[in-house]
Amino acid sequence: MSDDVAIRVRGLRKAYGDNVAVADLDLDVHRGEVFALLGPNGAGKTTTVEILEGYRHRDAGEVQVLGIDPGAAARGSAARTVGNAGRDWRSRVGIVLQGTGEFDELTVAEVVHHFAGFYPDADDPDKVIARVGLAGKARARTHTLSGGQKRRLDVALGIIGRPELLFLDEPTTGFDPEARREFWELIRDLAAAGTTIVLTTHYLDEAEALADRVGVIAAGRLVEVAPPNRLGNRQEALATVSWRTPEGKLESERSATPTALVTELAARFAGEVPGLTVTRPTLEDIYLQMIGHR
Ligand SMILES: Nc1ncnc2c1ncn2[C@@H]1O[C@H](COP(=O)(O)OP(=O)(O)OP(=O)(O)O)[C@@H](O)[C@H]1O
Repeated sequence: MSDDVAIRVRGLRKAYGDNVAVADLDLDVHRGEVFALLGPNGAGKTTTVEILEGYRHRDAGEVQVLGIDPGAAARGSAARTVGNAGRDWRSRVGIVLQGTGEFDELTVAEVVHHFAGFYPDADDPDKVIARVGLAGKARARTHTLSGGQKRRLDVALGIIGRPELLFLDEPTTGFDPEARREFWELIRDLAAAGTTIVLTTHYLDEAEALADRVGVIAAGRLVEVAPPNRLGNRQEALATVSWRTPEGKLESERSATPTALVTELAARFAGEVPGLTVTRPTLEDIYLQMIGHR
C-alpha cells in the first residue's frame, strides 16, 4: 500500500442474511484528506465504516486501514497480545460513534483524563476539553450535559489519542448552528494538522463545507466519488435565471450563458431586472438526483 493511502478497500461485501448491505465496494481515502460518505438511511454507510474500524466482520473483499487489515487487528486485540499490531493500530485510529457521551456520575474532565490514559501519546485533556468548547462544563457530570454537549464530549474522546485517522459518524446531529460552525473549525484544524478524516453525514452543507471528496453510497454501492463541486458534473450544470415580467409573472430560463442572458434582460428592462435570481443546482439537488429521488 502506498504511503499516501490511508484506506484502501477492494470488493467489499457484507450481507445480513439475504439483505446485501454492502456490495462490491471499492474505495481509496488519501492521507490528510477529509472524506465524507453520504447516502440515504440504510445505504450501508455504518456497515462500511464499522468494517473499516474493525468492529464488524466482512463477507468478502480486501481492506487496509493505515496499512493494517482491521479484521485481523480486531482479532489481535481480542487475544490481548500486548504490544500487538491490533493495539498499536487502534491507538492510531480515533472513532466518534453515534451517541455515547454519558458516563454516569463522572465529570467531563474525569472522563477525558481517564481516556487519555489509554493512549501512548495522548493530547493534553484540558486542552482537548477547551478545543471542543466544553471548558465551562469540565466539572459537570456527564449525565447533566445537553445532547449537543454530549456529542462534543464524544468528539473529545475521539481525538484525545491524537489519531492519524479519525472516523466521525454523523458528528453534528443535535448541534445548534453555532456549535456546528465551531465543530467545522475544529475539523479544519485537525485536517490542517494532517489528520485524515472520514465522516458520515446527512447534512449536505456539512459535506460541502468540510470534504475534499464526497462518496455517495446507495443500496450498498458507491455511486460516485468526487469533490463536492464536481459531483454529478455539477460544475457543468446549467444555471437557472429567474425574473418577473412587468405584469409580475415569474419567468425562468435554463442557460449555459447566464451572464449573456442577464445582460439581455438588463437591456430589455432598461436597468434593474425585477426579482432577478441566478442559481445552479445545489449539492443537495445533485445528490437527490443521484440517489433517484427526482
Ligand atoms: N446488525 C444488523 N443486522 C441485520 N441487518 C443490518 C444490521 N446492521 C445493518 N443492517 C442492514 O444493513 C443495511 C445497511 O445498514 P447501515 O446501518 O449500514 O446503513 P446506513 O447507511 O448507515 O444508514 P443510516 O443513514 O440510517 O445510519 C440496512 O438494510 C440495515 O437494515
